[in-house]
Amino acid sequence: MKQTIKIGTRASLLAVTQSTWVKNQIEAHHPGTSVELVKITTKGDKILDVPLAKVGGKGLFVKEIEDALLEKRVDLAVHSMKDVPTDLPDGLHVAVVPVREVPQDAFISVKYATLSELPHGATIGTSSLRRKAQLASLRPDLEIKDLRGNLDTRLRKLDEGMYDAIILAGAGLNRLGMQERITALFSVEEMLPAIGQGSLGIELRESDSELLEGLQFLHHEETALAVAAERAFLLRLEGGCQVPIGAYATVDGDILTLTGLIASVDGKTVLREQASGSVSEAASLGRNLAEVLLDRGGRAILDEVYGENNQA
Ligand SMILES: NCc1[nH]cc(CCC(=O)O)c1CC(=O)O
Repeated sequence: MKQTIKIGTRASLLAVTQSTWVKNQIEAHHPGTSVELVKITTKGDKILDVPLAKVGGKGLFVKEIEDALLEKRVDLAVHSMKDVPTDLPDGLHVAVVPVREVPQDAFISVKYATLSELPHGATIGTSSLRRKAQLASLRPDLEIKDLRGNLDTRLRKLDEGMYDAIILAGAGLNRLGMQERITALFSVEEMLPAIGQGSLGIELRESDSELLEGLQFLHHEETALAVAAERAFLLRLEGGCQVPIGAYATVDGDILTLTGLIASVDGKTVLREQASGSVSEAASLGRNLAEVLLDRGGRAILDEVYGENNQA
């Protein structure tokens, strides 16, 4: 293992916390190696007040970091898998996937214990089309209001009373040590998570086999297989994270079970399918499940969503 390793990271609290966790893991496992964080500002960080669905473009949070990797200014990058596009640049791979945090979305409120306790017409904050669609389906009476910004900004907006409740990924709050802010976790039946939610991915140069070897202790194969199936589903749908789609896979022994969802933004149509198969077929399970949902009406839904984004 090299004596010094540089991790390229976004400057957000969550990104720095995740990268610091990886730094501490590496330094504990490889005495004699020291790890340095290099903060990099991404396009996504500069346009935090614009709904991402309107900005379009995939990988808003990773492009500048990948450039730094390719130019050898940094050696690895720690991403939330959810933010990593399916098409990586030549020469890089996400080859180390640590064990998954909770995949579910969290309901966060100061006054109400669960979604069903929210009074008629209450306001709930999220900018994710996936969350909006599933919320509208569960509670058509609620007023869903956009909510952008880093995690700390979103929590502050809730505390200031701009919303009766907000939705955030449980994993992010847990990683920040803010688990007490989670009022309730949704079940995956109520709210199917985003592709890769709760999972980290470590990206590095394909040529850096020594580093890959040195990071193997962080790899969790079951998480990697589950996320591979979810990402194959995403790839077939050519979706960024700004479309009302979700997927979640679990691995039990040699069997992988994948649930996928495509919904209309208004929540009036929610298409959901599940498939199981051998872990060795993770990618084809994902692709096939996407095909099934496209044929069941998903294609028409996605054509409409992509059409709207292109005009914006
Ligand atoms: N969309 C941004 C994002 N990307 C990763 C996380 C944290 C959770 C995770 O690692 O999946 C979040 C915040 C959120 O969705 O609430």
